[in-house]
Amino acid sequence: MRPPLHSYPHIGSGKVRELYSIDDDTLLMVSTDRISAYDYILDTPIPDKGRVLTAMSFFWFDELGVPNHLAGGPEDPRIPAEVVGRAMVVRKLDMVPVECVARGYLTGSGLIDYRATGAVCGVELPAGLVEASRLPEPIFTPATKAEFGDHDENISFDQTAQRVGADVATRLREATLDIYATGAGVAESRGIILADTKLEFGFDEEGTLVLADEVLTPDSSRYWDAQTYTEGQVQPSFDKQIVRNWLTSPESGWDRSSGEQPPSLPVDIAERTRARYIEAYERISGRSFADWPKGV
Ligand SMILES: N#Cc1c(N)ncnc1-c1cnn(Cc2cccc(F)c2)c1
Repeated sequence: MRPPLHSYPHIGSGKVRELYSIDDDTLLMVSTDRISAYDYILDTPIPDKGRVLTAMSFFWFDELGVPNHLAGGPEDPRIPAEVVGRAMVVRKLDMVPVECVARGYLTGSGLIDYRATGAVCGVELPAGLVEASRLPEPIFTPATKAEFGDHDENISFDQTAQRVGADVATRLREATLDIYATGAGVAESRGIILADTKLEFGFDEEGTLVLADEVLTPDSSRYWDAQTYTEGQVQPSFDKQIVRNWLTSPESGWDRSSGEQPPSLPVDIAERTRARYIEAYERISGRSFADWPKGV
């Protein structure tokens, strides 16, 4: 008999995820079907988004083979029935207070930093790079963890070392770039570009540096379709472009500059977005989403 979700104290909320305490050593991380766009959490859920992104994290934890915080499988008996398939039982860690970002391409805040300084997080880059340029080699671009609703702030390696120590900063950079390289290589072989990703780490009770949080999901990474990749322009998001295009089309009646909450999504936009998440998972993992557990 699975415990009810309400039997676990709720201890944290992210934009699209919830965190509960199972016991002193274990947490339950639940992914919802919420989707964010243009810094808003939309009021229309994307059916199965939480399950797809949970399946992706389980795939990557398995594929990467590095120490991680998983404490159970997708159907662990501690997972309440209503969230089976979109929850992970994880070990409680002493989390490192740094967002560990790897970038293989120049976009977003990295491009803003580059245009202002010629560098990203203090990492000097060649002149002449533009939106979506592939970098000569992937770079480690850490950031501070922003409060709910704020954007993370890019910091340099030295600032990271001041926060966590030079040895840990070095280990974070190495682990982040290694994981990115593996993820980008697998994605590339499936015709998908992993432009960048954000990882989180923590220390377990033995002092081992452990990969935590979600891993290489479309919520923690930028995924682009390699077939449409074109340097010099903003790339369509593999998973969210359908939503973004509808919201910025006359059909939605929404004005992005208005500061107003976006309107509800039409059913077909939500359904097509669900299909994109499933396509990303199945292409990258080589697994069928139909085989993934589902709660009640
Ligand atoms: N992963 C992990 C983790 C761990 N293994 N041990 C201790 N703390 C965390 C932890 C703390 N905050 N978050 C982010 C977060 C916030 C809100 C909802 C979420 F699902 C996730 C993760």
